[in-house]
Amino acid sequence: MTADIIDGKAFAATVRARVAEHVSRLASLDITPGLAVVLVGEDPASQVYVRNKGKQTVEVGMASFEHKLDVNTSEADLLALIERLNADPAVHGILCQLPVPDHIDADKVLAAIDPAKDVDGFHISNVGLLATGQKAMVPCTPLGCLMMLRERHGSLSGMNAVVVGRSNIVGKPMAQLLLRDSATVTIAHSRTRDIEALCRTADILIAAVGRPQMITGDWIKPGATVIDVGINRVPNGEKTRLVGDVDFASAVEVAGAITPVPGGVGPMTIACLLANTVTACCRANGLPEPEGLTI
Ligand SMILES: Nc1nc(=O)c2c([nH]1)NC[C@@H]1CN(c3ccc(C(=O)N[C@@H](CCC(=O)O)C(=O)O)cc3)C=[N+]21
Repeated sequence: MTADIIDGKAFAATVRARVAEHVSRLASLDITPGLAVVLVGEDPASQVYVRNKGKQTVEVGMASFEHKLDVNTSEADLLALIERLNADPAVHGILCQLPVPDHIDADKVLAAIDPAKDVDGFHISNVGLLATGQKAMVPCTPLGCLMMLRERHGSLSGMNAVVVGRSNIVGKPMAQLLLRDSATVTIAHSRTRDIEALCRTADILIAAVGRPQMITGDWIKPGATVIDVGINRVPNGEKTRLVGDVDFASAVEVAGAITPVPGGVGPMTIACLLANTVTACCRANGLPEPEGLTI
């Protein structure tokens, strides 16, 4: 039996439709949610992301402010821009694309963003709020993954979840969200012993390591739900193609459900960024939490 394919692209479209409804409701109050994206230099993954995001921000009726800075921009100039965006009442969400060039301290940049406008959920205030179960801005990729898991399973209570990858942007916040939904959570990484056997215990397997096609079908428990966060561009003849951290061809024969790459987690990440911007805008204006966009 082959796995159900979880259509992240279609799910993302329904999330964006919900976002658009909230945006038009806000318009009747003369409020337009605004998202500022800052890109320093020319990281290829970030460029893909910015291209898709800019288009979708405008499509749902929000204001998009793009700041593309030269790769040699100083840390001080970047921090000054963030201060201006923090103070700008038209900007409800601020995202600084990662990675930033080596001469800039990413932690300093993330700390400079007003936590209320931190739609990436990377500021330590939001990290701490999430970890202690309080109202936070939740990182977009884990939020999108959680939405897909809840849609498939309803409750995640008591399920074994293995998160492969311990990054601050995906692995750790993903584990927090799964724990909050009462899953039994293990974080695996490059030093984990017998990682294959551990993965085979997972009812929910999250692949977020950034290694193309590392996780093969024999790592997967039959019937498990596999969420592939990897977005890796690999050579394909003369051109390139996108592959995940999961070897899709072998995994699809074993899993119960699996997200494809492209068309899985990626589109949900962008939809959740738009959702977080509406959430930040509602909170800034003292309005109730937007239904269906927060967790
Ligand atoms: N502060 C920050 N936050 C981020 O969330 C962030 C970042 N920096 N830096 C770069 C990475 C990369 N990233 C992607 C999101 C969606 C797609 C996406 O929509 N991918 C499509 C395919 C796009 C294509 O066809 O090339 C898909 O998977 O279907 C890709 C890449 C977010 N990132």
